[in-house]
Amino acid sequence: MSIKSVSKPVSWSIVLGVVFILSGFMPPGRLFSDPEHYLALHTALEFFSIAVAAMVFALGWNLRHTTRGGRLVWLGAVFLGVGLIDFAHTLSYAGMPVFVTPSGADKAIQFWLAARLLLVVGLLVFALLPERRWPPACADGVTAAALGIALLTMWVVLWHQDWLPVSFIPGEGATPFKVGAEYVLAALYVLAALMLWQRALRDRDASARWLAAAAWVLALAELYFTLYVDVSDLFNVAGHLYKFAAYAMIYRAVFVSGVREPQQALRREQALLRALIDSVPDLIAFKDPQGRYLGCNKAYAKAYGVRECDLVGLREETAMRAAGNLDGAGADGGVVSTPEHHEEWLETVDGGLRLLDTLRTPYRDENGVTLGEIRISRDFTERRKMREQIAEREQRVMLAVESAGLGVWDWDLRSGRCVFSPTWCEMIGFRADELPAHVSAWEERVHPEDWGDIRAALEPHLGGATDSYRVEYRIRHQDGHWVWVMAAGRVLDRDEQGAAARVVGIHQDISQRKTMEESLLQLATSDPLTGLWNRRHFTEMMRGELGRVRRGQSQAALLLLDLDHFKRVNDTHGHAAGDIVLRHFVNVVDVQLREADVFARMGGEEFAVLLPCIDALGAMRVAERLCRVVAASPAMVEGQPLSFTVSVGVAMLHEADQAHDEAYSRADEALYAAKHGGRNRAVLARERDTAPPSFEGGAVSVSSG
Ligand SMILES: Nc1nc2c(ncn2[C@@H]2O[C@H](COP(=O)(O)OP(=O)(O)OP(=O)(O)O)[C@@H](O)[C@H]2O)c(=O)[nH]1
Repeated sequence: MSIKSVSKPVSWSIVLGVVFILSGFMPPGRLFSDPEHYLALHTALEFFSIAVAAMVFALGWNLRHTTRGGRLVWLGAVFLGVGLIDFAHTLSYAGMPVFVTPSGADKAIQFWLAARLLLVVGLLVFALLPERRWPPACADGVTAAALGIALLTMWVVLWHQDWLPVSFIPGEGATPFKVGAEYVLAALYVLAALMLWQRALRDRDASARWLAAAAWVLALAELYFTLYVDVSDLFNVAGHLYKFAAYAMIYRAVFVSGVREPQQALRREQALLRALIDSVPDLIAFKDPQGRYLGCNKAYAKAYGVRECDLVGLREETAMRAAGNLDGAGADGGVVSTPEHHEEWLETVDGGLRLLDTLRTPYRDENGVTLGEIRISRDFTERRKMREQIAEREQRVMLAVESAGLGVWDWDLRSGRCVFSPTWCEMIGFRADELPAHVSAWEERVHPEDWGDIRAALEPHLGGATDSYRVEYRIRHQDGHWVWVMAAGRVLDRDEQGAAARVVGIHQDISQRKTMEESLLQLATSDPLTGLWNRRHFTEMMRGELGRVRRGQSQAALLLLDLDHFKRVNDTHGHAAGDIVLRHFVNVVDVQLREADVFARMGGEEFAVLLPCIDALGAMRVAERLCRVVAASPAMVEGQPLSFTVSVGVAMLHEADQAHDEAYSRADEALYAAKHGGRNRAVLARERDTAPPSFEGGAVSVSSG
């Protein structure tokens, strides 16, 4: 609402108020020598208000179906009644011909007061009415009531004037009843003006401001009518002129603010809409319910090589035929009842072929009546081309991946759907159609021990902490064996919250590599002759055990075993026999050890055993038992039993040991003592400043070292 529209009704109200005050100082002189000379002006002024009243009624009646209709119907009905009574007032004015009964001031005043009362009550109610549409019966009822009031007023004034108090006595002027009534009316108009003004402020409604100003001016008019002595004197004329001014304001309120301004707003909106649809690259056309063009945008006209004005009013086929564009012509049907989508080819005027994605959708009024159809076509030729190129590229990549022996998986995390490529399925012994396209097909085949590794790689990646996912694990083949695979993948889509929605990756069978790695590990950690752990691996195990001992978590012992006079075996029976004895020795000792014990060949005929969770006494018992069992278990060489013995050096791992070789040295010393003590015995390494006890044939002996 502009300042201008706010200030105009206010300015006019002030100007007319000031003029009213100033005119109060003027004597009530006569303007016309003969009252009949005033008739023409009076009739003209009254006819103006009657014409305005008729227009307000016509407007309200025609807009009764709109959302603002209720209030407008009310205003129209009120003005219908007021206009009819004012018409009777005009015909009854002093000097007018007989209108049923002779005309005269009293009769005219009765009509006047009735019309003014009806109008002010109508404006007061109008200021309070909510803005909503009325049911048709309500609109009809209010209009009929207003008509009834007007006719009733005429009936009373024309046929029963004697029922009414006298309002004017010629020569004396207005009666106290008339003056009092005018004061009451003036007060009511002031109240109406205030209420309308308040409503105008609340609704930011320019037309209500003009109505408020009109009510104010009508109040002033009523005050003029308290002052006149003669029906054609200055105050009477001024009162009528003020009424004229008030009706001009009503005209302004209802027609200029209520009709012209909304129309201007509508035109602005239309222009905006037009600019909008012309600026979009989509092809837009709209049709009436019979399928005839109502218009189209520039893109549509350009694509079909037509002008919008040539299309309007024509059906599609007729319009395109007329424009010589037969290819663009669709079937001449009506409009669609529900939105429809389809793809269509369009041969453009420059001979190019475009692929259109067309949406036809009906548009309806607020009552759901179809007003026509909007047709929006989007050119997606480029997008389709790009999609095809991407699909082709994807196919090529897939081919390359598959021919490299890599399986592909594509997992939708929201639905659990997981598509496995044929190679993926073949890797675990299935045909592509034998596995369900669901992630459970993968989950239920994963080795239970490998879930930890999979989660450790997958979860950070799904959470966005890593760029990709890569893990090696075992998966069960259809025939039951485990296949080692390397899986690598990456999140392709995330949802609005950033949660992974789709992950795609490859699967590679790495069983061969794993087997090779295992055998390499075997080679690196074991002794080829006996299959025992070798020195390097044993040293690693020693280090680990020493760590536990130093942390006070366990006690452990180291046994160093050396076959006695083994050189003689070799020299007497040959190297191969020596090997047989060595392997036999390993078998004999191995069965005597616990699963947690680590048995290794340190080189030549020297072996070592690491005994975790054991004290010195326990370790000596084991060592002594080994001596006894070995001595009692001859090897079979060339069909002959060959007895041999072993000497054992025993050392405990100490918390104070800085390195594993400290225990090793102590055990070696004890072994040396066992050899020097006569062999086939176990000797416990001497603790600091303590002579080590020695066992022989189950008896403890003291080593010489
Ligand atoms: N057959 C065979 N002999 C081996 C192997 N490794 C070492 N030897 C032999 O083991 C013998 C070790 O001899 P020595 O170190 O003199 O000790 P010993 O004869 O056992 O005497 P004591 O240890 O003092 O009881 C040597 O003859 C080595 O050749 C092997 O892998 N196979």
